[in-house]
Amino acid sequence: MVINSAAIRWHGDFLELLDQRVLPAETLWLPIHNSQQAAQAIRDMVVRGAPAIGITAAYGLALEAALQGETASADNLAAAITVLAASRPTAVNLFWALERLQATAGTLQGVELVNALKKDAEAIHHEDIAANHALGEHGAALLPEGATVYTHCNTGALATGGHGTALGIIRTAWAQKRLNSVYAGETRPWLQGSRLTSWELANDGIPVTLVADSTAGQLMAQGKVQAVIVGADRITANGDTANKIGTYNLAVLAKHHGIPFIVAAPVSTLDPALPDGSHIVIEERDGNEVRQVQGKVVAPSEVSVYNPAFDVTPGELITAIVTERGVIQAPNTDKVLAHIREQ
Ligand SMILES: CSC[C@@H](O)[C@@H](O)C(=O)COP(=O)(O)O
Repeated sequence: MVINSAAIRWHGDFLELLDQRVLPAETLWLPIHNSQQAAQAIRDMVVRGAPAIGITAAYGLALEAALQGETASADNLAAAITVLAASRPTAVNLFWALERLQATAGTLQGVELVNALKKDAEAIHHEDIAANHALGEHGAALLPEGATVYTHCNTGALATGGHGTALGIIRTAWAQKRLNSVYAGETRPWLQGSRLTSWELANDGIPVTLVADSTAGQLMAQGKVQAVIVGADRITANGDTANKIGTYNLAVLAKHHGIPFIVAAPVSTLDPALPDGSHIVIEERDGNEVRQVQGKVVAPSEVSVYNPAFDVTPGELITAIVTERGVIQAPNTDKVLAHIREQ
């Protein structure tokens, strides 16, 4: 089966990833033939965004099984799973996808195992697209008519199977004529907001204004934002949410200004195994991402840098978590666990 989405093209016997490091200046598709290449692409952020990372890992493992052919077995895939699991630590979708494929593999062997893993990876891809459309509907209903919203990082078709999470809500609200416009924070240091979100929204004809991250407080103080909508990399049992660095700042600002702070994510991003955000492993990335902007030096090469890729927003600052199953208002442990148990 061939599945084409904005950043992930599955051809049945190999994968192509749209290189998000060079967007929007260049459109470059990189071929992926095995789990090592998939892990490298995730680590280097050729592909990024929690759901897209999970989908890529699933295809990477299926490709590895295909290379093993007759000898494919759960045991023989263990090393590939270890390599994929070590690619990035924070987005739970990566581990969720690998565990799901491991369960699918079970005691199957050879061609039967290969076919089962390919089918499951394709199902993960399709299910993510459907989840985004469903959560888009639930989330759009939360927005006041004619709202202008603020979003952070990139949570669109590039970060998911398609449509997007926070950007999925924005797309659906725009289609329903509920949305006035979007402020996109540029999202230093990797610039997902300026390079990816403003590009996706502009391509869709959705009015977007790009701002430096430090502009958010001024916008809220001026009454120019009616909701903040962001995605998530991992949501713990009590609703604490790891997302792109700077998300926590926005939640504090939104609380101060009485603006709804909405987190959008598929159920695969919920991690009931962790009681709260203090248990989330936060990835730290190379200091040169801060010392340089797209290869241009903007700081002394020897200056010390702290570059966490994510922060944790306490659940108590979150107005609502939106998934494909509906809305968790004022999340807490009882509500999140009940939501996960719902089918
Ligand atoms: C639908 S994507 C949700 C999150 O993964 C997104 O908000 C985010 O923080 C992405 O971080 P990134 O470092 O670009 O992978």
